[in-house]
Amino acid sequence: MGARVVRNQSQGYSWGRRESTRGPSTNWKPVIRWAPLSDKAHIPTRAYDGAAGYDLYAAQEQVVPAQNRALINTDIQVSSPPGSYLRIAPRSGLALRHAIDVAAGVVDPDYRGNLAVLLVNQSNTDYKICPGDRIAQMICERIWHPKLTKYKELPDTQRGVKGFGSSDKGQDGESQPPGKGKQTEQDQTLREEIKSLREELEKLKAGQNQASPQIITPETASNQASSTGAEVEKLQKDLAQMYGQVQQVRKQLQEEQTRGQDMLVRLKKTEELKDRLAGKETEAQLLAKQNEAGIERWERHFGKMADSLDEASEDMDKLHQQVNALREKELGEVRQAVSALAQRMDVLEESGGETSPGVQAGYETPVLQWPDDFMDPDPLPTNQGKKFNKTRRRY
Ligand SMILES: O=c1ccn([C@H]2C[C@H](O)[C@@H](COP(=O)(O)OP(=O)(O)OP(=O)(O)O)O2)c(=O)[nH]1
Repeated sequence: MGARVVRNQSQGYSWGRRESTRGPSTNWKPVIRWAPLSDKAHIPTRAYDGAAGYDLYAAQEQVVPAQNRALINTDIQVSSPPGSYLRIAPRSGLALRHAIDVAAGVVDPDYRGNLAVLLVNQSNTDYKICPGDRIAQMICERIWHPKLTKYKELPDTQRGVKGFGSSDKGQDGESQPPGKGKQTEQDQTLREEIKSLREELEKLKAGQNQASPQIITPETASNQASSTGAEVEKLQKDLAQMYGQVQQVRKQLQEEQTRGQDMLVRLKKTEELKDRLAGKETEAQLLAKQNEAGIERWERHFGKMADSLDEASEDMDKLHQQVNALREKELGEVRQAVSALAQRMDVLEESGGETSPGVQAGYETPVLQWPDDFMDPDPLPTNQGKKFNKTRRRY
C-alpha cells in the first residue's frame, strides 16, 4: 500500500500515515478540485498540453479603469492537491496588447471563496471585461511549511547586503555602499560632464564631415579645419583630465570601502567579545545562585539542629528540676527528723535526764516546716540550658 490522502478539516486534504516504507504510491495523481458557484462559471482550461497554467474565465462584465485595478470573480471554488497552492498569473497576450497585469494571486489551499482575479490596467485606456473572457491563468505550485528557527545572525556570503542592481557595473554606476553619497554625486556629475563633452565632440566631428558646399576656397576650408581641430584637441585634453579625476575619485572610494570593511570586522569582533563576557556573567550569576541555595540549606539544617538542642536542653532542665525537687524533699525530711531529734536531745540534756514539769507542761518541740525553713540562701543556677534560647529561625 502507498501513501493515503486523508480528509483534514482545517487544511482540506493532507498526507496520511504511510502503511509501507516502499515510497509514495505510483497510483496517486494530484487533482485540483473545482466547483461552480453559478451558471456563469467556466471550467479552467489549458490551451496546450504543455501549458503550465489553466486559463481562468471572467464570470461578470466589468471595466478595469485606466491606470487602476478591478477584482473580477470567476464564480468557481478551487482546492489544490496536498502540498500545493494555486497562483494566479497574468496572461502574456493581455499584458503585451493591453497592459493588463495581475496583482495578488496567492490562493491558499484552504480558501473556499469565489476565486477572484485582481486585474491591473497599466494603460491610459479603460479595458472592458466580458463574461467568458480568459483573464488570467492559474498555476499549481508545490509548497513547503518549514519550521522557522531563529538565529542571532546568519553567516556572511559573497553577496552580503548588496542588491538592487549591485552587479550592474558600468551602467548606472558601480554599486555604492551606504554613506558614500557624496562620492557618488561627484562621480555622477563628472560622468554627465564627460557625456556632454562627448556629445559636443561628436557634433563637431559631424560638422567637420558635412563640410558645407558654400565654403568654397581651400583657404577658408583649411582655416576652419584647423580651428575645429584645435577645439577637438582641447576637448580631448579636458576629457583626459576628467577621466583622471574620475579615477582618483574611484580610488578614494575603494580606500573608504576597505576602511569600512575593516571597521565592520572590528565591530563584529567586539560584539563577539561582548557576547562571551555576557556568557561569563551568566555563569557567575548561576554559581552565586547555587552558593546562595547551598548556604540557605545549611542555615536551615543548623536552625533545625539549634531547635532540637533547645528542646533537649528544656527537657534536661525539667529533669534537673525534678531531680532537685526529689533530692530536696528527701533531704528536707531527713533534716526535719534530725532537727526534731536534736531538739529533743537538747530538752533532755537541759532537764538532766528528767523531764521538767515546766517543760513537760509548756514546751512543745518546734517542728521546722518544708520548704520555707530549708531554703538554700545561695541556690545554684538551674537555667543553664537557656543559653540555647536564642531567637529561632523559621523557614
Ligand atoms: O488574487 C487572489 C488572491 C487571493 N485570493 C483569495 C484566495 C486566498 O486564499 C485569499 C486570501 O489571499 P491572501 O492570503 O493573499 O490575502 P491576505 O490579504 O493575506 O488575506 P487573508 O488575511 O485572508 O489571508 O484570497 C483570490 O481569490 N485571488
